[in-house]
Amino acid sequence: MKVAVIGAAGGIGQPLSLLLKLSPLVDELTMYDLVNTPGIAADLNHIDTDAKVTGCLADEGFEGALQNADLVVIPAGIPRKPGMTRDDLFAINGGIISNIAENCAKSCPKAHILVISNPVNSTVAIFAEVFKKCGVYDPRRLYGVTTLDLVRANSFISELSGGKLQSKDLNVTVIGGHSGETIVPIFSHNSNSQLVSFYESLSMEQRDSLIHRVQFGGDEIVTAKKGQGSATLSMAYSGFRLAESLMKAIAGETNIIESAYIQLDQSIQGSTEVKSYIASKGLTDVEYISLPIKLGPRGVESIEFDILNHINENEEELLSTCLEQLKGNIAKGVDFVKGANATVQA
Ligand SMILES: NC(=O)C1=CN([C@@H]2O[C@H](COP(=O)(O)OP(=O)(O)OC[C@H]3O[C@@H](n4cnc5c(N)ncnc54)[C@H](O)[C@@H]3O)[C@@H](O)[C@H]2O)C=CC1
Ligand SMILES: O=C([O-])CC(=O)C(=O)O
Repeated sequence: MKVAVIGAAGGIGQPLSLLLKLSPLVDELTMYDLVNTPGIAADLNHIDTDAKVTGCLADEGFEGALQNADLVVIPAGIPRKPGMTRDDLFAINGGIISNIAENCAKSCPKAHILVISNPVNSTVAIFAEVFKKCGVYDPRRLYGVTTLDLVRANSFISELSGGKLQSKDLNVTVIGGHSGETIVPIFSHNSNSQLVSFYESLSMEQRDSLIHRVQFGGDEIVTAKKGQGSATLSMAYSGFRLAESLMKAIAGETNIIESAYIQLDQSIQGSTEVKSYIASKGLTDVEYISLPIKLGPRGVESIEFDILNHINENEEELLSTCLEQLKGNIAKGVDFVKGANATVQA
């Protein structure tokens, strides 16, 4: 298994690369960035695990980093500062993602691509559009990483319960997108009945504040870091969680369910049902959404959409707001590439 991390010298890239170096599932790890990767790779290679780490710099080109990669994880780009929204990162990170996508299309068109760079609601659409132009797009292998939202939901409800609910027993479903009101945690339905009873025991104010904390958890970190970036360690943990599950699925392990922001393409089982649900809310053109997905050797096998049949009235309202916003975020990503025909070589 060869994994390439693009943006590997950054706040997320370094701890994510450390976790990948520790994984017995990884044979080869390439770290690509504009700066510093040879030194960081040399450092990681002193760890006595078998993955071989290589550091690549931008002036050498992408080819060595990307060729034969099975997985490409992308935390390249700028993070937020206090007062910024994720969408404020669009112009800079959109260009970075589009360039990385062009290079992936040339060097590793069959790799599974995990996009971390914000705004995820739009950068995934940008990546997909570039791949479509290059004629190499397979929606089953493109994932926007939204795992941090459910990791936060688990942590925050555990904290609120005073430890009565232990994080290790929790797997809250979070659907929608990855910014503010597009993040929709579903606490009212879960296989863990203790979690649901605890949630039901909360007052309306407590429920609203818990949901708000999950939706705006990223801001907590941006504020706490006082201009020095956004979540990095919790993100590296979350990105590794999705990457590890995917590597297990590629290796043939079955029944692996994670959540990710994916395209509702007909090649993915369950897409039609989700589209019908969205249409029933009077919306069209919401082509991407984060939902629980079943992973297999070829990537996304099916969408576990049953959760949509169990959400309560309040969650339905939150989801309607989310879908309205997602529609705009997606269109912005698609337009970014469609308006830049000349720069993308098929
Ligand atoms: N999906 C999610 O849940 C989350 C996403 N993020 C996003 O991840 C991104 C990275 O965040 P951090 O690691 O904290 O930022 P950072 O600034 O610490 O690291 C970014 C790295 O990307 C590199 N880079 C910039 N342009 C590049 C290019 N064209 N090719 C290769 N590398 C390039 C930089 O040199 C830097 O090392 C941000 O956009 C941030 O908003 C952050 C947290 C959670
Ligand atoms: O808030 C940010 O900008 C980084 C991020 O996506 C998160 O922490 O969820």
